[in-house]
Amino acid sequence: MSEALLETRDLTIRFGGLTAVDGVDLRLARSEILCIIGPNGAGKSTLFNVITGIYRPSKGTVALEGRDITGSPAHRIAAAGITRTFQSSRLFNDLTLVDNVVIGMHCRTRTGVLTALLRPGKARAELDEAAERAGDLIRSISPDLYERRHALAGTLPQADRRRLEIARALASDPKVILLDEPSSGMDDRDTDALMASIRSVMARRAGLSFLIIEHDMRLVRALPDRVAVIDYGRKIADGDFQEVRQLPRVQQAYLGHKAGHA
Ligand SMILES: Nc1ncnc2c1ncn2[C@@H]1O[C@H](COP(=O)(O)OP(=O)(O)OP(=O)(O)O)[C@@H](O)[C@H]1O
Repeated sequence: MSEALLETRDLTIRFGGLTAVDGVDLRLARSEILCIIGPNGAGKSTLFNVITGIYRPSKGTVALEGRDITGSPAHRIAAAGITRTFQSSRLFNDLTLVDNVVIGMHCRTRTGVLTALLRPGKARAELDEAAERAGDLIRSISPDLYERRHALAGTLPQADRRRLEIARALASDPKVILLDEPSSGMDDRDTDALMASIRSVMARRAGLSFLIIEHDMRLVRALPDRVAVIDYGRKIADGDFQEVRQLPRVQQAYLGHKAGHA
């Protein structure tokens, strides 16, 4: 089997007596979309928090391209190539779309304070370059969004905010993007546009992979290569959506929680 891009082994985190993530093994290949589904409170967001270094696992490992990154601080994990969005929007409402994306670039400019003071022209040129790149990233997500690139992020409807967050995630040149419920609050048309944006980004970036927590079965059915199901912190299934949804243990997990339908 070829080396996984991202791999967790026996990943576990306990909060007091609660095991929120329990022995999870996940493999994400290059250029793959894997959806994580499961009932409310199953441990999906916590799994993201452990992978991205917000929490240290109680047990188990996380590896990126075969390199162990378990327990590394969040900024190191982001610099290594794993970036994410959150369930709640983290955009700066008072900044333009372009500036929100520029903020997502790790090394926005090479210019230090001294150079900025002594050679303001150079600093300006670097900022212009960053803004142009941010514009390109926004366009790669959506030409409509690009038309509004100088508007304030606070004026955007929910669906566009989600897409702008993906553009910002792309700004750090990641290897893996983790999306936490990207289609929440979207209607079918917005969800279709979101899926088109993700496909278009993948077509432009060889090797880029997505790990997506999602409740919307419309997206889960159509977008990912594979689906992993989490229940009570454990991975209970992993494979093709049509096969996974037929499994009695998956149906039982959803019926048991009376939330969503697989
Ligand atoms: N910092 C924490 N301290 C204590 N318990 C926590 C903490 N973070 C998460 N939990 C618990 O871990 C469990 C899993 O929560 P998590 O938010 O990961 O579920 P989820 O699958 O993402 O749910 P949803 O689909 O509703 O977003 C829940 O019981 C939650 O209360």
